Amino acid sequence: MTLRGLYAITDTPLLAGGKLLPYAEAALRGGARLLQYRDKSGDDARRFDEAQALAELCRHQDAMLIINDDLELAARLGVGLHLGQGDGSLAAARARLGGDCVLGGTCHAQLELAERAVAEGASYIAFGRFFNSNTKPGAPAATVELLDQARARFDRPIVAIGGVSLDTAPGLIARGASMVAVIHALFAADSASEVEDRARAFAALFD
Ligand SMILES: Cc1ncc(COP(=O)(O)OP(=O)(O)O)c(N)n1
Ligand SMILES: Cc1ncsc1CCOP(=O)(O)O
Ligand SMILES: [Mg+2]
Repeated sequence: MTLRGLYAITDTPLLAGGKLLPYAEAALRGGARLLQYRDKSGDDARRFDEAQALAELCRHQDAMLIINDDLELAARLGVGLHLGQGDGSLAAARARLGGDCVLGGTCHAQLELAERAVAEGASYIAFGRFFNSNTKPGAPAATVELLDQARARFDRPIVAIGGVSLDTAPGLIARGASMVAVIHALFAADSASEVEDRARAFAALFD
């Protein structure tokens, strides 16, 4: 699968009250290519059920589900995985999940972290936050100049995350982001149809 386009990331508090599946489905209908299940609760049974339902949605829309933080859950479902610094070894995850699965790594604003992620088998490298983030305001800040450097140095797809909106995404794409990862500007919406419209607008930025 080509790793380019909108990368939608779920947020459990934001999608509480029965919004997770309809809003995720709307994002996929609008054109999200990757969908990350990001749930920080320790409720393993609910997490499995929700991730399984999201995997099914992704299959129908020819998109890819990525699990955040949790190698075991990704392995159980046979889907992709995103790991941050402190979430475990990318090399171990690659060995466990096999060569075909999509594996992503957080590199904050450091090319050295990307160097290591690539060496350990990451399918994509993620930088950010690039702008003020509603979801993770304390994440380390990155500058757009970093994208120029990353693009020159790595042949892996680059994900830009953090405060990405329809206003800020074009600049990131112009500087070399292959994907934009979005939570708030996609899912903080009043209806599923609004999410679909926003996803379609993000996806169109890659045409
Ligand atoms: C695509 C993508 N990029 C970065 C992150 C952040 O991962 P991490 O630093 O581990 O922080 P949490 O998301 O786990 O809070 C991500 N999830 N996805
Ligand atoms: C998980 C994460 N890592 C860096 S910023 C961020 C949150 C992105 O969410 P938003 O799109 O709402 O800024
Ligand atoms: Mg993490």
